[in-house]
Amino acid sequence: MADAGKVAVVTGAGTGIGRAVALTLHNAGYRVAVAGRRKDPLEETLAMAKATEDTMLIAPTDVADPLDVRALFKSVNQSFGRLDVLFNNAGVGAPAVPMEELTVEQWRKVVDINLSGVFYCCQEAIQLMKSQDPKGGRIINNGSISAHTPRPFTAPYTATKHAISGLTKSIALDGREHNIACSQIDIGNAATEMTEAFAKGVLQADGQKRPEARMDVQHVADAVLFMANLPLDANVLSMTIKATTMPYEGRG
Ligand SMILES: NC(=O)c1ccc[n+]([C@@H]2O[C@H](COP(=O)([O-])OP(=O)(O)OC[C@H]3O[C@@H](n4cnc5c(N)ncnc54)[C@H](O)[C@@H]3O)[C@@H](O)[C@H]2O)c1
Repeated sequence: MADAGKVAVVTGAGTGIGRAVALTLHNAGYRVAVAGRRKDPLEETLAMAKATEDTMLIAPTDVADPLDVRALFKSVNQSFGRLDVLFNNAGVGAPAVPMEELTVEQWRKVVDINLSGVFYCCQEAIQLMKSQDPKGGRIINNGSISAHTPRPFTAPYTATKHAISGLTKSIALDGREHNIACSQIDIGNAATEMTEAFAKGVLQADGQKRPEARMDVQHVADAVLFMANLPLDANVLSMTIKATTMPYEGRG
């Protein structure tokens, strides 16, 4: 087992922002557990990082399953012996349909992954951070610009991202006495599979093509690294990073 380097868990680390953050943290010297539903993309992340099992742990995990999440943090503790940073990133977009047409299953899927999944990961991380020596750590939740400006056809997505703001504030408050910091990053339009699928869905739903301004995921990853490296007593609750022109500003 490697002895050096802070330890981070990144969920949804097989694609998009999660992968970029996992690679960036690893490159900065973190030992990183990459969690996500599918093993193959996680193995690709490990290969891209040129990591070994001493510095990167592949952890297939469904964040919507509390038992899976418990197993994830147990194996992080077994492999790396502590946890310094949790980046709660795994998430899904909403189906691009008017909310009155959403099925209960569609609603529940978004809530189970985007909100309950974050809750399960935070619970396990907090227990580990409270019990380790030295105690404490930082949780960074991936919110969204949707928590500030709603998008068309995103009711469940926007609802979960708003809820994450409340969860973040509660953990930040309750965590203080345990040296646990919690903050949120709200991202607007980075180029990933999720935004491609969303743009296609909205186009199909209302026929309107909107101008898109996209950020490189690396800029998001650099912002997350900055937050991860903040001292635990830094009183930073949230950061917003978005492209210079957002397609939906002024609509909501
Ligand atoms: N791309 C953007 O512009 C943007 C903007 C705001 C917020 N976000 C947030 O960033 C996060 C990452 O999204 P992305 O844009 O990189 O898209 P993405 O689709 O590439 O990444 C989402 C990842 O989460 C994983 N995932 C989904 N369900 C899961 C589950 N049940 N358990 C474990 N992993 C699961 C997926 O496999 C995927 O790897 C999401 O939370 C999203 O809401 C993205």
